[in-house]
Amino acid sequence: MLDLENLHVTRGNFTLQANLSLPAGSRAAVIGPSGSGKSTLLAMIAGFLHPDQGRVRWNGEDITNTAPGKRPVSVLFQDQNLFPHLSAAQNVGLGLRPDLRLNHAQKARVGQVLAHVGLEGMENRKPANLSGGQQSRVALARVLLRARPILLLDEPFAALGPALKVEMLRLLDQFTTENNTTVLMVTHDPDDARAFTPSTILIEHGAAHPPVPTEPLLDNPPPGLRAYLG
Ligand SMILES: Nc1ncnc2c1ncn2[C@@H]1O[C@H](COP(=O)(O)OP(=O)(O)OP(=O)(O)O)[C@@H](O)[C@H]1O
Repeated sequence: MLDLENLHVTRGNFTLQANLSLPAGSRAAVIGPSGSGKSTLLAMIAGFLHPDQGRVRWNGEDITNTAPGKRPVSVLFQDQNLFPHLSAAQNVGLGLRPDLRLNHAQKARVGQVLAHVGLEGMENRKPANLSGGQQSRVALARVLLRARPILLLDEPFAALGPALKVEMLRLLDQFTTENNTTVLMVTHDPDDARAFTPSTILIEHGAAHPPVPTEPLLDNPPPGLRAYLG
């Protein structure tokens, strides 16, 4: 269980509160208007932002003061965070060891996960020599390899075409089901939420609300969400 207990954070004159729980292995969309605090919520779970008050717990353990790299969390952002001077395999290998001193078995795992996302034979290419969609696959391969219990996705596929996005979501679905990964996915696309995340955390008016079933929420959205969804 991921518990956000009475979290409160301030950024300039913006404040966000969150008091909610997400069962281990479940998935939730994070939906709300631009500037409502979606990335802020993820940053508190990932440990990039420290709350002014409240606790973050994972399976009962208090991780509020745990450094980002030591949390049971991996994050996939839209901008992919690939290092331009490193090959696809090296960018993925960073998910295992930041110093890239991989042993034979770890190198084999990198090759396997790259093949899994359809990049066999492209291991030695640098990001500049990969298409946008292939770069997304490299970034996805890196978070898959880390295989942390919590996966935070901040509009990871917003820049992809529809077919590629469907393919990425399929890979994520398969992987997170196999690994019982707990997933929070920021999305602006109601169709993604309907397809991938049975529950949704709505963020508005400075609060992240407890997850509710996605379909009824989107079928009958409250006024603020209705305006936002258009
Ligand atoms: N470093 C910062 N310093 C001050 N205010 C910030 C900072 N980062 C974000 N904010 C403010 O915090 C609020 C929430 O930002 P956040 O990025 O979490 O929103 P969001 O819902 O992810 O938005 P979007 O959908 O546009 O990406 C915004 O009002 C933003 O201006």
